[in-house]
Amino acid sequence: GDKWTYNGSEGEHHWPKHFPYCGGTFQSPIDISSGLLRFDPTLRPIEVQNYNLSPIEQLTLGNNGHSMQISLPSKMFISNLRHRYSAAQLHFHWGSSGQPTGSEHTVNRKQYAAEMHVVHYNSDKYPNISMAVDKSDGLAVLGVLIEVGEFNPAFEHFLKFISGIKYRDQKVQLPGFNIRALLPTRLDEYYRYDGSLTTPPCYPSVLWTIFRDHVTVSQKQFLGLATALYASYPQESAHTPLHSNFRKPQLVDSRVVLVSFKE
Ligand SMILES: NS(=O)(=O)c1c(F)c(F)c(S(=O)(=O)CCO)c(N[C@H]2CCc3ccccc32)c1F
Ligand SMILES: [Zn+2]
Repeated sequence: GDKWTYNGSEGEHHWPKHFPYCGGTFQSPIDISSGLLRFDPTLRPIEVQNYNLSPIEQLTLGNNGHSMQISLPSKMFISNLRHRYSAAQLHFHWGSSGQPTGSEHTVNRKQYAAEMHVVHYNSDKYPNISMAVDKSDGLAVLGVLIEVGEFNPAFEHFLKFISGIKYRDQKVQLPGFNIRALLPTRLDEYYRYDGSLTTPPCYPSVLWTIFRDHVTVSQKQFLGLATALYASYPQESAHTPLHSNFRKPQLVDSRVVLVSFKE
């Protein structure tokens, strides 16, 4: 079932009871610490294709009770990994109005205000993400760290619709826009490791790419993200605010974190 939360009696320490992989190995997120990093000269700049969507294209912005997500057309893909990874959706993890610390991955223990994940599946081998999600070579997720700072015009393409998805399972349509504009300028500098979904069922099926450069949103934009949504259904009397939807860093064990840059 979908009965899991980020705190309380169904919080992350309880996930393994219903979702055994959550208590397993190769879990995400992790703290990306300098001591673990190994430069890998074979790591090429990430190449994304068809990310510049026309406004005629309609996307679905939704509140699934755990995050805010945007559905993405499978014509968008990453072209220079071992297999073609086609886009499925993007979503966010964030802190709360008083706490601009809601990223899942941390860098030398620094937690950023929020984090965006662009989820892709191996479309060479699997027909859709549901068939790929539990396979070891199934998913590739691009992670973007988000700090509070300069206003980010690209985020307005969906933040201006956020009032339409206040409650769980609400969805609105939004015009396509250039998803590339949500990524940092440099796609050649990133961290790379093998990990998992950061939510139940926590399948160890994700090739993680976390860009070194962060993007910024304004304080007002961050508050919009952190305060607009509820995890509860509209008819429920107890309105449960949706915030601080991040899993804590997991054990790295014997994993190596590769980096595409030297210093
Ligand atoms: N941080 S993360 O990238 O590991 C990650 C999430 F954090 C997250 F919340 C979701 S979800 O679908 O919004 C809700 C729970 O699956 C997904 N959804 C993925 C995983 C399963 C699935 C199936 C169909 C479409 C999207 C997804 C996810 F991959
Ligand atoms: Zn995520």
